[in-house]
Amino acid sequence: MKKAIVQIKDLKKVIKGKEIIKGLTFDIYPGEVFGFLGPNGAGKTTTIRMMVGLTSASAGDAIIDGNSIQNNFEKAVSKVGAIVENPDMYKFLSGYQNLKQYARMVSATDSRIDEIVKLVGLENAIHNKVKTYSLGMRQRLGLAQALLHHPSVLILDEPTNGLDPAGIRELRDYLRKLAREEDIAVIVSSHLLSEMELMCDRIGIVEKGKLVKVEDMNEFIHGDNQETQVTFQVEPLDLAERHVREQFPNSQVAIKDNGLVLSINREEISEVSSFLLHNGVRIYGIQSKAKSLEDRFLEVTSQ
Ligand SMILES: Nc1ncnc2c1ncn2[C@@H]1O[C@H](COP(=O)(O)OP(=O)(O)OP(=O)(O)O)[C@@H](O)[C@H]1O
Repeated sequence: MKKAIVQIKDLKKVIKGKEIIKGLTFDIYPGEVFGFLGPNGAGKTTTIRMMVGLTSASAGDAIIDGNSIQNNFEKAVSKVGAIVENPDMYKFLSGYQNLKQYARMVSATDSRIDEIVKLVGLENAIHNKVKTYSLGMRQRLGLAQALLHHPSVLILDEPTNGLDPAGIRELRDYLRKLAREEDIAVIVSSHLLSEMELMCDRIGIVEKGKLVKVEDMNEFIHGDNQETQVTFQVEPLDLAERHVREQFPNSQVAIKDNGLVLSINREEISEVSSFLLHNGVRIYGIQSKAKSLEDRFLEVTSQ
């Protein structure tokens, strides 16, 4: 196992006497895309703002590449590249001129600019004015800016906001490539769970300032529990529902789009079917659907 590049240790934030972040502890590793999820108001933005130095931590610590944000703040934050609020760009300058300005502040060389421009795929447009860029291209220019100083950790708050499906897909591919090729830890927070499912290797779920889960994405969604959602198209529906609730009191049962929906194991599909047939219910169709990140997210948070 690689050594953690970010160690969050019992991190807390109190705002106006109220504890907003109630002691988070988790690690993030180089080369992974880590999704930070949670319902509205859970504390994602506040946690990210502490990690990038936009607000101070009330207690606990975040160790970034060996440096504590409490004791060695400047050094810790110098290892972070972030797009938290919309990055400011000069629209009447070219993408290259914008990067050049920023490179001066972080002492990045021209060859680093060229390297990053290539990495984010802006070679053909880099000398055009930013005002001619699409939102997706601006997002990539923001990424390039955040990467100029060789950060070990890249943090993006809601990076897919405002992008169309093609733009979202493109960004997803770049972030995965970055994690893989530059061995950067990429931390993203987003409300779009279907996107996060495709983008992230691991996730941390926060709710009311506390950590609910930190887990490998696949394990979180599929885990040991191989239950799937199975929809039975049956008649009569009310009779089927009554029988199933009595016979399988521990299973989740719902009626959706005129079908009987059960959360059961693969093996139980034939058991339920034969039970229904023996109780005078006719079956017209059976569909099973693997759980999604959204299904699991709603199960573990109290939404
Ligand atoms: N400056 C502040 N003063 C008072 N309360 C604040 C302040 N900043 C954040 N909060 C509160 O802290 C909680 C967490 O907010 P935060 O923005 O971190 O949540 P979030 O998970 O990012 O939510 P969202 O998904 O809606 O962006 C919320 O209840 C919010 O009202």
